[in-house]
Amino acid sequence: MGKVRIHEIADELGIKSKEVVEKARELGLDVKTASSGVSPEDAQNIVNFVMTGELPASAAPKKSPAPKKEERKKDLTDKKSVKTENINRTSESTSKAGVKKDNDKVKKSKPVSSKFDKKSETKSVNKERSQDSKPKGDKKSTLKEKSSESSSEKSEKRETLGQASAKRRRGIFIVKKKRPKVEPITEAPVIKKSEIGKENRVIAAVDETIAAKKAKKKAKKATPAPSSKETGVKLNLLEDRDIGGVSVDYTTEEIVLPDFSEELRIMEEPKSPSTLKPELPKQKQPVGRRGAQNKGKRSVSRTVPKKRQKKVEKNESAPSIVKIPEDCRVYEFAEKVNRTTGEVIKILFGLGKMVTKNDFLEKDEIEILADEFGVEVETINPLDELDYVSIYDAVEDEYLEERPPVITIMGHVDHGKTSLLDKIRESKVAEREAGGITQHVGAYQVEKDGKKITFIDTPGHEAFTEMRARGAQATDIVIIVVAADDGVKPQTVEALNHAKAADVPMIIAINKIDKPDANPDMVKSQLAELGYMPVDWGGEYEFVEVSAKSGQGIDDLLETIILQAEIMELKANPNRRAKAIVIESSLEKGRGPVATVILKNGTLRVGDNVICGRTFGRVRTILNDLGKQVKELGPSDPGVVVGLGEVPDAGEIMVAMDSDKQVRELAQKRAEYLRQKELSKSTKVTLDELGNLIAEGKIKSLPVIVKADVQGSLEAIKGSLEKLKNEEVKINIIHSGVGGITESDVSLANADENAIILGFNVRPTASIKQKAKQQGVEIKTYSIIYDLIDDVKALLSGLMSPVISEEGIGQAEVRETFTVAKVGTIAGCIVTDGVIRRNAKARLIRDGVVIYDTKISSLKRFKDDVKEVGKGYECGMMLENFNDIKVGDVIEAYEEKEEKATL
Ligand SMILES: Nc1nc2c(ncn2[C@@H]2O[C@H](COP(=O)(O)OP(=O)(O)OP(=O)(O)O)[C@@H](O)[C@H]2O)c(=O)[nH]1
Repeated sequence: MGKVRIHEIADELGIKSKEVVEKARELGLDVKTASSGVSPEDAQNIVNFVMTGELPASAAPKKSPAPKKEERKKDLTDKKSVKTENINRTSESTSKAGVKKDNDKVKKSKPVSSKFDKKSETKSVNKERSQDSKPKGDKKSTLKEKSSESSSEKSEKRETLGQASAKRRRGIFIVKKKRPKVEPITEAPVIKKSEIGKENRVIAAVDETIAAKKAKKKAKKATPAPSSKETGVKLNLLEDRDIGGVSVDYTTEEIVLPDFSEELRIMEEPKSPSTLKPELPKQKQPVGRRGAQNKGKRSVSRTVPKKRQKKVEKNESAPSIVKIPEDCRVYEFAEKVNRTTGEVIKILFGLGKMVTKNDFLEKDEIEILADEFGVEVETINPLDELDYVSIYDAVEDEYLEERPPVITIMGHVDHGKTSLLDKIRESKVAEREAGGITQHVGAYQVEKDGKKITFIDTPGHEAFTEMRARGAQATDIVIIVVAADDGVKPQTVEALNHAKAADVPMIIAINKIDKPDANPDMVKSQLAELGYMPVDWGGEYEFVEVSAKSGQGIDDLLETIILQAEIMELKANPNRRAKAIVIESSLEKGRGPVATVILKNGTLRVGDNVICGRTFGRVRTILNDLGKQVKELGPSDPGVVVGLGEVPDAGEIMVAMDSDKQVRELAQKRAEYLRQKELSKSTKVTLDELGNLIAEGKIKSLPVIVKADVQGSLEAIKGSLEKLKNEEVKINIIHSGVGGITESDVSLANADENAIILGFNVRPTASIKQKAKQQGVEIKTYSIIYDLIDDVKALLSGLMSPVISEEGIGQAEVRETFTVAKVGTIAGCIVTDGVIRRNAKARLIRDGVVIYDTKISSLKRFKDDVKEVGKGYECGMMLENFNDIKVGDVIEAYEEKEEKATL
């Protein structure tokens, strides 16, 4: 029996391949991508699982029995309500969009994946260990209980997903488009990770792919014979299953909506699956792979409109299964499916996507297009082939040794993070900081009882949220610092949330206990209220009382860290090439790009060839945390690496490889790929967005260029700026980078009207200042993040539409009315308050209710036209387009004022 591919199952189920991959993994199947194959039995199990949420082991029969008649009826009655809603949808694109939206909804409501569950289970083991480090006997049973609990939770979640999936499939009768009969073409060989195994094969893989691409281009016109493997088995996984009225007909162009009354009749006279199945008229062929099995009988339907027939003929040579990179460009897609770029763009336009031929397509778009063109598409991630981290991770470590824990200190501003770390390593970092705030992530190592501990000092200001999140990622244990005299603050909660989200064990350090007003119990109770119960109160969190000033409790804290680390059994293999995480990077005078890293595995040596994201280099110098040159770094060691070609992004993984050629080629390919992708994204505008812009009259955004001294600050500023927006105005970061303000930055700003340059801890040189002045480009520099953000806020406020406020200027009471033929009603009034002005806006109020909103068209004193009449005077008034004025009405005059809006 042949294998069934994941994307084929996804196709049958009408969900995304990714979801099927997830489900398959939950079932314990070894599938990696949409192209992975499973046995037909497993395929059936996956379908059952997705549809019903039932695990195959318990649901031993391979085909789940059809639901009982009554159940079906009930289902259908429920569905009827959905029908009314759906019935209005007539256009194909609308229906598609609808289906897509539904997909999104299901995606959103999807329960946490089992992978995550597993992760949290394992982590909970660690936590569990840390909590009751005393009664070890109970641990196992508690864990068992926990895992059984979570597995029952999981099955509940699965059910929900199953139901959701089933629901989504119900209620819509889809009649897909007629597909042209198409021939498959030779596929580009895909490099499987398992085949590669070692990092030194990466380049080979990349080269092969490129060679294959070229070969494919050549082969394209030749249209080679179809491969029997691909045209093989048709999936009939759903043929005997009630999917609530979803029936697929590939022969016509319409989308028909559900007719449940018809369905009910069918239910009353149950048919065997085989009699239900031939809803596809015999003469009409399903397309692509579906059609391939009935190749001999192929014919074009006569009912297909003429225009369509032409299209079918035209696409005789279209491939049936096309392997397409996840981020394929419009023209590349068109080439691959033998269409013109115009056709592709037209379809996307119809879906509300404005793209150019060079734009990359999203995975969803590829799926929709494939559907439209009647081709089976398998998306592959080109970065998989360039993913040096996965290739590194694929090699199993055999000789693992204990490694030091990596600790991140988090907490509210001024609660003493830097002082604490300082005390621990007996240096004075805090004194060197601008504005008293820690702005860079540093990493240091200390030794306690012969055991090393690595610390990452993550700053506490709100603007560093991103950096902190990253810190947590590189971290084994988080220390949350809370000042005993200040208690829990917003950033304490944020820090707790970050640590929790990263599933990292936490230790709470109650700092400043030397202070007279220190109240550790207050901190404990505040945290207990938030769900972080101290161990000595019967909870699971270690609280240690410390003073960064006197040093009290520091030993306790270090011991607690070491204990926690021991429980976690942190291990690494020092006998292989290095893998490290970049926690900070910058451009230094005389040194070039430098990266502060923490080794995750292996040993990094001077002379190693390393790749790091899109940059690479040969390690020229390694400095340890004390700034001393060292020859190598081992697992969990922090250090500064000099020798990279460019400043890497913080959070990027650095991996050492065998040769300079390897890292160079790989990095260049990655850089080119990512650059193209970025370029493409910046040009993408959806029709919706365009509509909004048109409605507003003009595009309102503040273009900025951000330059900062280090990557961490840059990320923090970018993060904060992106948050500064409302419906009207937004920040458009047209360029950002680490390093000084350059001439090209000024030119770039000059090219864009209103663009400004924001510099953080960087200053322009005199010549650049002059150039900026000549071109009218504003450069603003800062050394405190708050100031930068505040200034930008003010700028944005100036750009926003003014707020229109109303100000009443006067009121008059109607005492008499005169109706003049061909003129209208004149109101004889007395001004009771303020003034009444001619042409002022006015509303007529009767019994306290606004009857009409208009303006004063005529204002007279006796027979003369006047501009305004003051309080206590009589006047004659006419209202524009309103004559139904009655004695006793009140006319209120007002003015509208424009005010600058603020964020
Ligand atoms: N009395 C007393 N003062 C402390 C203690 N720890 C820190 N401080 C003081 O609290 C202030 C803030 O300390 P920092 O270490 O800069 O705090 P931080 O949390 O690193 O602050 P940011 O870097 O701004 O986020 C400094 O004036 C310290 O001297 C302590 O244990 N006792």
